[in-house]
Amino acid sequence: MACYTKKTIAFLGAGSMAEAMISGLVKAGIVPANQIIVTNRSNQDRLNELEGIYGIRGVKRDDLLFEEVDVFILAMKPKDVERALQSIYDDVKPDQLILSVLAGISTSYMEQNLRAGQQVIRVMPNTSSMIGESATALSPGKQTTRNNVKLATDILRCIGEVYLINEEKMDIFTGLAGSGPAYFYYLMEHMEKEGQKAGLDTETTRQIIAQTIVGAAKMIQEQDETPTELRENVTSPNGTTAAGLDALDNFGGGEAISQAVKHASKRSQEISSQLQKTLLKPEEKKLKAI
Ligand SMILES: NC(=O)C1=CN([C@@H]2O[C@H](COP(=O)(O)OP(=O)(O)OC[C@H]3O[C@@H](n4cnc5c(N)ncnc54)[C@H](O)[C@@H]3O)[C@@H](O)[C@H]2O)C=CC1
Ligand SMILES: O=C(O)[C@@H]1CCC=N1
Repeated sequence: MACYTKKTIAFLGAGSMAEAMISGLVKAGIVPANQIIVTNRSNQDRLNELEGIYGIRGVKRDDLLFEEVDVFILAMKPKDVERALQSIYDDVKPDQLILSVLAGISTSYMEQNLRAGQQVIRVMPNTSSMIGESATALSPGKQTTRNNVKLATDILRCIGEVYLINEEKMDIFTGLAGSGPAYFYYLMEHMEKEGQKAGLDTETTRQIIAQTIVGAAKMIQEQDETPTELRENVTSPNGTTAAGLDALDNFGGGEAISQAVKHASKRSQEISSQLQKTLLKPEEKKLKAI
């Protein structure tokens, strides 16, 4: 797929997720780099750093020209979203598309905090966006046109695979894929320690483990077998793998993995419900404004 758009994209938030997406988009050559803008609350050094690495435009919040932007990508922490939405309320037009990558922030929360008719899409990427290998979910808001869903899909395809899902599945997607890379890094940290203890040097151990994970992932993508079948193919009776898997079972490895996904997903739900509680009703908003 050709990775190209004429649109101007502005990131509000300049942290690790924004950087991962910027890196992936720039590498894919989606737009001339100067059509990617990034802004944050106040850290000019960070904007300069991103400008230096990716050739994009780091712009102070007050200097952001809203009218030149086609697609905004919200990339602040969920706790900062209310203030962020307040700060763009007057400047953003309902037909300008807003993507949010924030965990737990629903499209209805964004719609209720922005002008009537605002086009919003909730997105859950992961940090493998950095190299164009994200698994990214997308759920459009009520007012969002098909054209804008297509636009968002086209942009997000430049940083990996895209899945259009019902918003009610966003929490589990977050537990699996948004947080997922961290589980594999955690696994790698533990495997790496054992390699080192046995006398392998760190770099070699790291590459061995990475290649093992890449190979296993590609087997799933390129062969028809299920994870269970593939696992069984590795496991000789009374062999080394059986010994390893027994230890995983005895130490609660399978259950620990299930719980990690469940807890991450539950946390995404909690963030949603906590914020929904603080949402002011329209009449309360008016009173606050007076
Ligand atoms: N890090 C990850 O792997 C993933 C993160 N996300 C979501 O991405 C969001 C950002 O996460 P990180 O990049 O890890 O956080 P971070 O803490 O590294 O970056 C947050 C950025 O937002 C900026 N910011 C805060 N308030 C702002 C405002 N009102 N206007 C403009 N910028 C503002 C901060 O200055 C900072 O640059 C979170 O909501 C998270 O749920 C989603 C998927 C994966
Ligand atoms: O830890 C978090 O809350 C974010 C969302 C998904 C991955 N990182």
